[in-house]
Amino acid sequence: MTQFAATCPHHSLTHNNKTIGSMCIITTRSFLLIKILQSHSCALTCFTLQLFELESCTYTYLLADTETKEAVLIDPVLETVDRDLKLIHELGLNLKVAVNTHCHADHVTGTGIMRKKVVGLKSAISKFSGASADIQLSEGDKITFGKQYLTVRETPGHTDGCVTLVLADQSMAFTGDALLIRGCGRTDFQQGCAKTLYQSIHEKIFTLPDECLVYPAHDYLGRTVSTVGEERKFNPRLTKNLDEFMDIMKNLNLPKPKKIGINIIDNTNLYCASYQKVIYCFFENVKISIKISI
Ligand SMILES: N[C@@H](CCC(=O)N[C@@H](CSS)C(=O)NCC(=O)O)C(=O)O
Repeated sequence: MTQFAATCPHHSLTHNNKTIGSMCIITTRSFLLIKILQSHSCALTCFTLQLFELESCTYTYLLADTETKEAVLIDPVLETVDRDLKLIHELGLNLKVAVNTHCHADHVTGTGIMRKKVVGLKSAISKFSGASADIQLSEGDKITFGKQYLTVRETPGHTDGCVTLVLADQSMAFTGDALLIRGCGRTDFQQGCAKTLYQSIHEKIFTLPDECLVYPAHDYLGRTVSTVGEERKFNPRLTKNLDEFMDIMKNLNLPKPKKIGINIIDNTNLYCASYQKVIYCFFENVKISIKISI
């Protein structure tokens, strides 16, 4: 356990000098996770794993209650369903809910196929998404796994059905495509509305504690996590007033979301995605960036 605690950067989350959670992101090997789950001396009540999908640069999050082993998966992607289910099996978890923060063009959700493969698994999405699921989510709903839960905050603007999922103790927020690290979801197609997005982020995300960790659905530059405080201070779009924000969003001129050109997967367990001239590698969940010429 000492070894684990030493590798866990968010083990003691405090807010106003009070410990606000025993959650942490584990950036270590899964055999260690299995050991943790099997250990009764483990002080953690819950853990979160951040998983990456190469082509669409999508993050999937696995959250589990260490005591009951009930788990929730956020934003599973079609291409990585088998990877995710294998991990869940290895960790001995009981996957209760697969939840989508939104439904959009860039990646295909894996929840439909997962429901067919996992007995009792329920899919969930906002009732404003236009998509069907076992659970239609609205503001304030709770997604429970063991003794833990996520609360739904509706954060439309990128799409009508975008939600942010906030852990019970407000130590983590899974912001989907509403708030990205130093950015935000584009608003130029599929129900996008810059004004709505601006209000959503300011009213529903920036009102969380500064220390609250921000975990987005995508990142294209290898960044993995931010905080509400950081984004409030440094987000180049959201620190502007509404008019300036709307102007920025109108002039983003982003290319259509594209799949990444080169994927490298070799037999040393390197999971790599290339973007422009930098390759971001995840070796057993440790992120490495390598500059390349292509
Ligand atoms: N820079 C990316 C752009 C991909 C993209 O459009 N991503 C979406 C989320 S998936 S629809 C988005 O909202 N991006 C906002 C942004 O500021 O990037 C690429 O070229 O692949």
